[in-house]
Amino acid sequence: MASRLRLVRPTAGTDGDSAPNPSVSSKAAAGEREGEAKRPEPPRREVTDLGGGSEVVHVPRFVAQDTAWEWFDCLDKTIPWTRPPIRVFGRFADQPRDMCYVADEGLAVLKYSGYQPHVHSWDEFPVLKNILKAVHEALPGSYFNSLLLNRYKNGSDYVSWHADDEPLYGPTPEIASLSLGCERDFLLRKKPTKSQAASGSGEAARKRLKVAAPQQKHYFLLKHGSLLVMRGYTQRDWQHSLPKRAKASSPRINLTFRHVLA
Ligand SMILES: O=C(O)CCC(=O)C(=O)O
Ligand SMILES: [Fe+2]
Repeated sequence: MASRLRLVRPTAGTDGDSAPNPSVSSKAAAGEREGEAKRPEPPRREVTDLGGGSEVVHVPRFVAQDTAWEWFDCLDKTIPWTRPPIRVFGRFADQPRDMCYVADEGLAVLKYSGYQPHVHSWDEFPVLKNILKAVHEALPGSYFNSLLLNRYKNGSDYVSWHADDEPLYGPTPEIASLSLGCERDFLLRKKPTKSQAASGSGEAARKRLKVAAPQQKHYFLLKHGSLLVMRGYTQRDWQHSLPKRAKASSPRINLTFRHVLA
């Protein structure tokens, strides 16, 4: 299905795509024309209305490339990455990516796929405080108190179809996802309705479903330094995944900022 894309450009006649977030650019645009201060332009945002109160905001150039590489190198070296065993279809197997969890003290406990990650403090990783500040500034009104970090060593690491619909995030969580390093595909698909799920899971059932209701899908290319925000009912009504990609030969680090309800 074609995405219903709305391009939001802050200023007519400018190429927002070449203007990274000035608040996080290491080379802040110094441009001043004869005493007249040049207003920094916010980076281009693509808003995709998924329908039914779900929305995705994609900021392809959220942060300047050099700053994004500094963040990547620092996180790659300093984060205590682990690859825990998780439960998939009743069996335990290593999660197909490295992870780490950082959160405010005293929040409800995160548990997924039978695994409860150790909670690290923001104070252990000063760079994360800077990144969090930049994300908060880009998304006025947002408040993130926890962060799940993922590291994909190459294209054989992945995240399978899921929704971040744990009750601790509430019914309409905002999740902001920063991508650093190797670019990867990110897919969204509509969750099957109860009647679709009840019609079976075999090949014949899949073929029947395709005829009856082609599944809505959206695709995003998550580049180095980009930010993708899922909002509204996206976790209730949609699933997302980052599939294996043979051509992805270098590592990618992903930071998903979330708000755990009190
Ligand atoms: O790596 C990504 O872009 C997505 C990660 C994700 O969906 C998650 O951590 O829940
Ligand atoms: Fe997710």
